[in-house]
Amino acid sequence: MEHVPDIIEIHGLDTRFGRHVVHQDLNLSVKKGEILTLVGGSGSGKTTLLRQMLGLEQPAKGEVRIFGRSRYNCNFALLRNIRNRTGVLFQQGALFSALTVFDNIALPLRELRTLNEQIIHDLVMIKLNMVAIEPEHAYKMPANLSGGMIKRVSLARALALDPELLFLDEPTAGLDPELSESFVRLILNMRKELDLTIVMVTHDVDTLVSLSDRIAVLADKKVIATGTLDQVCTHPHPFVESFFKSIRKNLQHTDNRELSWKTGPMPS
Ligand SMILES: Nc1ncnc2c1ncn2[C@@H]1O[C@H](COP(=O)(O)OP(=O)(O)OP(=O)(O)O)[C@@H](O)[C@H]1O
Repeated sequence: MEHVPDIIEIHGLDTRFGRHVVHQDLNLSVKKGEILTLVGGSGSGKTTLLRQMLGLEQPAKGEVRIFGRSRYNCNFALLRNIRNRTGVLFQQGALFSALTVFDNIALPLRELRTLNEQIIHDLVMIKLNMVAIEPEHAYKMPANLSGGMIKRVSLARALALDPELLFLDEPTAGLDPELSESFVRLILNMRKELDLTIVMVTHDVDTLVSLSDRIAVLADKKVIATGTLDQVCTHPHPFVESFFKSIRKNLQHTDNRELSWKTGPMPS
């Protein structure tokens, strides 16, 4: 079987805020090319873990490795390299309200200080096209965009540097079911086109089911289960039982139907 490398490796991670212990001896790995979804109750430390993977927060103890490099023990050039290979879609989009759509997407490109304005213009337009935003919206301010458009523009900005690794924090939060579905389709297309590895946090079961290759469940300060939806949703833990309630019910129905078919009289 082909060996798929880990893009992210987390070992023995502890996180504390004062006396409040959020993570204790947490371990997790993310494989190249997969979509891994983090789920957990409110306050279980999903966003904090995401921020630690991004290098925005440092754990009290433990190792976070990205692209084979220690996240907290590398020089400036390596940090910049990791940052340029990583994109983030924050929960509320987090566009700069004083910048146009164009300038928001151009920002990470300009920060490289290696591209001229013509190239930046072309790259921004390509990204807008990728997320199905018409060029006429490029010079609008974020305040004049709909919720669905803000998500798309934020995704375009997250993809500006053609990252290999993308973090999605509640990508479909605040979208109605139709917009949410179309945003999920867009993420799946991007993943295929750009060969992305994705780490996502979501409370939305539909988004989780549509996107996840693997799921990691955070509870009791650690990752208590990882695996495919089928493997994880039957894990015996109160959080898993309540979060995956609807899916477990459906599975039970299917099992019962299969069972009655198997044990019942054969159709003549
Ligand atoms: N900077 C901070 N200072 C103090 N406590 C913090 C800080 N950041 C997070 N916490 C605490 O750490 C815990 C985990 O927070 P985090 O936001 O990571 O949880 P979460 O699983 O993402 O929750 P939710 O699903 O509600 O967004 C919470 O109890 C939170 O109050």
